[in-house]
Parts: sequence; structure tokens; C-alpha cells
Amino acid sequence: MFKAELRETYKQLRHNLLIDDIENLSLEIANKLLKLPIWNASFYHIFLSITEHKEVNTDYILNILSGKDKHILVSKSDFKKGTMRHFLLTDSTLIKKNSYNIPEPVDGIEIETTKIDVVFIPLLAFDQEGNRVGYGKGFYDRFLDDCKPETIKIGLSFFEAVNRIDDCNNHDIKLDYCITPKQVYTF
Ligand SMILES: Nc1nc2c(c(=O)[nH]1)N(C=O)[C@@H](CNc1ccc(C(=O)N[C@@H](CCC(=O)O)C(=O)O)cc1)CN2
Ligand SMILES: Nc1ncnc2c1ncn2[C@@H]1O[C@H](COP(=O)(O)OP(=O)(O)OP(=O)(O)O)[C@@H](O)[C@H]1O
Repeated sequence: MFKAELRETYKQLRHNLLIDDIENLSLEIANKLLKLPIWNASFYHIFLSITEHKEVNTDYILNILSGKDKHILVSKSDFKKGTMRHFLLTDSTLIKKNSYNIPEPVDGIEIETTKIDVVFIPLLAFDQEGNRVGYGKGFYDRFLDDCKPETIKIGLSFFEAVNRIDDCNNHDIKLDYCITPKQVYTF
């Protein structure tokens, strides 16, 4: 299947979920994450969910990370450049929604992309090989490209893998894991 087609299908599937489902499924995903061998690292990047798009609610993962005293990084997106800058999330970080309804830190301590050990990635779809489909603006393609090679890339999805994404290109960086409410995929 092609990315454009998968984007439309999976946006619709997500849209059909009930608010209660989103909470329960997001909690399942957070619980599954605890089984991964990723908890010795230091810098964890996480997305702040766009609730209007019914993304996986990352609040449960944020709770795990702060319970484990990890450094948590969240981003500010530049929609003109298609790039992201990363800031430490602390008790005093002010979060404000941008015009795309993405919650973002207002300011804070900026951290270089190369410091990041683990990235949790929002997905619309993914395949059995660990390829992913996002919104198609290239934010995560560019971001993952700037990470160090050993950074662990973990997709989060309410839905299971499709067989194959047919139009992957050389910008695409594969996931190491994908977590769904039902299972952990290791690539
Ligand atoms: N929570 C979160 N943060 C993220 C992403 C994400 O997917 N989720 N991104 C991942 O790349 C980047 C932002 N990318 C985005 C790209 C497009 C739209 C957006 O609203 N696009 C359409 C509407 C989409 C729809 O129909 O559902 C629009 O332009 O109106 C939002 C975020 C960086 N931060
Ligand atoms: N490293 C990069 N540098 C510059 N442009 C890039 C890079 N990676 C991807 N792009 C561009 O960004 C767009 C992303 O398209 P693609 O179909 O790969 O989106 P996607 O798989 O949904 O990923 P994303 O979630 O990052 O948007 C393409 O136009 C591509 O040319």
C-alpha cells in the first residue's frame, strides 16, 4: 500500500475511536513499553499528543519517565522549515498549544539532537519491516536523520502493522520497535 492511501485510512480509523478507548489503549501501550530493554538510558524524547487528532495519549509514558527520573525532552516545531528544536521538560516548563494544536514548551533549556537516547514517535501507520507513515511533512524524517545512529526509535500506534509500505524512499529511517495495545514489534 502507498503512504497517501495509508494516511487517509488510518486518520479515519483513529477518528472513529471513542475518547474512552483512547485512554485505555494508551495505558496498554505504556504498560507494554515497560517490557522493553530501554530503561538504562538518560535522554528520552516524547511527543505531546494532539488530542484533536486522537493521537496516542503520552501522559502515561510521561508519568513513567518522571517516576524513573529520566531527562524528558519535548519539541517546538518550525512549520516553515519542517524542523524541531528540543527542550528539557521540567516542573516549571510552560506548555502552550501552537496553531496546529500541538502542545509545545514556551521556552527552556535547549538540548542537542545528538544527546537523545530514545525517541517515541507518533505514527499514522507502519509495516512489518519497521517503516512508518507520518503526516508527510518530513518532521520526523529530518529529526531521526539528525539523531546519533544508536538512538532507539520506538513507534506508538493504536493499530497493528500493515504488510508493506510500497513507496518508502532513502529518507525513511526505520523503527527499532513499535508498540501497539496488543503487542511489541521488534525490527
Ligand atoms: N503530537 C505530535 N507532535 C508532532 C508531530 C505529530 O505527528 N504529533 N509531528 C509529526 O510529524 C510534527 C508536526 N507535524 C504535523 C504535521 C501536520 C499537522 C496537521 O495538522 N496537518 C493537517 C491536518 C491533518 C489531518 O487532517 O489530520 C493540516 O495541515 O491541517 C500536524 C502536525 C512534530 N510534532
Ligand atoms: N532528511 C531529510 N531532509 C530533507 N527533506 C526530507 C528529509 N526526509 C524527508 N524529507 C522530505 O519530507 C517529506 C516527507 O515525506 P514522507 O512521505 O517520507 O513522510 P512520512 O513518511 O509521513 O514522514 P514524516 O512523519 O517525517 O512526515 C518528503 O517530501 C521528503 O522529501
